[in-house]
Amino acid sequence: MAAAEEMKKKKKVEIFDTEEELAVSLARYIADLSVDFIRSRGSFTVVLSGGYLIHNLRKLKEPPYVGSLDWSKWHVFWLDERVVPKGHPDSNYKLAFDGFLSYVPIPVENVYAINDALPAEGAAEDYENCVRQLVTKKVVPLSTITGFPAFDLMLLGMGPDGHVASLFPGHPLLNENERWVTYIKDSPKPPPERITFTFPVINSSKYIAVVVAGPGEVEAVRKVLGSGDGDGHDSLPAGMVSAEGELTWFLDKDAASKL
Ligand SMILES: O=C1O[C@H](COP(=O)(O)O)[C@@H](O)[C@H](O)[C@H]1O
Repeated sequence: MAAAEEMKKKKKVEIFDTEEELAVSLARYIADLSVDFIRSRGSFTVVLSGGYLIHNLRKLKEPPYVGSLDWSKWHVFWLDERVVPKGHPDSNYKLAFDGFLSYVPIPVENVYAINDALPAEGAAEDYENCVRQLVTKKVVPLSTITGFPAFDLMLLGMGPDGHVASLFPGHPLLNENERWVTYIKDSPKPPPERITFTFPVINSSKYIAVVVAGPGEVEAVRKVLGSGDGDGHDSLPAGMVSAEGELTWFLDKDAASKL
């Protein structure tokens, strides 16, 4: 099968009438993957974004999931992080902790936050080393296709400019193809200093959910997922996302209104 067709087969777009329905379906999707991976491999590696994504995980904090998922087998990572102290309002760790992690019994030693005592370059290197150690311990497998780490599930948000993680339109970091984790000091969205997983790692994931709700990203959604007007697709970072297993876009009606 040609590469483009193979890609289409692995991409799904789900559109929900309301953001509430999106959140319900997203929780079921994550819960099903958690059960499957824990049954087959004994653990579940999940990569969180910052931003609005965390709000859309809210159903996992409620029954039936909060009491039934085997949270002890979860390993949690950050797709990108701002280089600020963990208690800072801009910290993606703080956002995830306050909005999700503090409600579910994931062992603290399975939550891999960045080292906030280091500057951007050192923090990226340190985070990459952390993932390398987990590869050695077989917590994170390597993709047999790319040789990059293959996380079970990455949960992505998307900004109005089409950025994902801390990978922004037109930035040279979009072309990084060796490092697992890199850093940026000139992020167009504040704060300027961040670390981020690179595209080879993102695209080696087994499953990716890109979650977008509300009207703010409607143009970027149209450019990445709309058909035929030739101005989008893989020119935006979100359009460069693919998964080794399956990529699913979770959209509400507002976000999908120009499709
Ligand atoms: O800066 C960031 O932005 C993106 C998108 O955020 P959203 O609030 O528009 O959903 C987020 O996914 C990323 O993790 C974050 O650092």
